[in-house]
Amino acid sequence: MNEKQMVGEKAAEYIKDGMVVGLGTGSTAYYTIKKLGELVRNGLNITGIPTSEQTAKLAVEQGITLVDFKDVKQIDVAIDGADEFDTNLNLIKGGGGALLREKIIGNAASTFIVIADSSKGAEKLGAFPLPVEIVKFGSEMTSRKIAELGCEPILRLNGNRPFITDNGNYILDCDFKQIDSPDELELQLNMIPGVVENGLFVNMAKRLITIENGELVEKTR
Ligand SMILES: O=C(CO)[C@H](O)[C@H](O)COP(=O)(O)O
Repeated sequence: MNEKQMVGEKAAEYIKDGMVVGLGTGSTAYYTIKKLGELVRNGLNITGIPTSEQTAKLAVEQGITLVDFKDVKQIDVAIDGADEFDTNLNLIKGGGGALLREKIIGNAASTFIVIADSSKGAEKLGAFPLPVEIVKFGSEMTSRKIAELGCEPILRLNGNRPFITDNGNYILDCDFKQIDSPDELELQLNMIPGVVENGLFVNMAKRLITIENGELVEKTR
């Protein structure tokens, strides 16, 4: 079993009957959703809220009932992957372009569980270029304003066209090299008009499931 499968399936153990579950996006969350599908087919009763169109499709294929977000008052647990995590369980997310919905759902959940293979750990965040979702209007100006914070934003492409998020926006990948104050940078970025959201998830993860020396490890905050 590969590391993504190990952590993804482990997270499914936290899901109990009757829960409303935030379903993450990416190749690690894939294994959680597959496992939850198996459990649902064996009688587990849950409803899911997907963080992307891609996840919605996978969840439906797996037989997981989805609920309309507008009808939801409480998300019990959200489970999602990460592109990087630090020792305080702060994250960089958005490698798959789903960061806005992931942040809304992760933030709304009573418990946000992060699942990440051993390659994702870092002393300080920043080796992974930070995804920032911006509106199309004025995108060049928004990009210049972001650059003033200390990076060279690169417009994410899908082939030779801009990548478009599920929300109809662009993504700028911003290589800050090393992020000393993720909480400050998160706020500074979101203060720039045109920025919709950025991929810094600060103080959100309650539990991390990862791998150390080939073994499952869990850390809580
Ligand atoms: O933030 C994400 C998508 O927007 C993913 O959780 C992140 O990119 C990790 O993906 P993977 O599990 O495929 O490594």
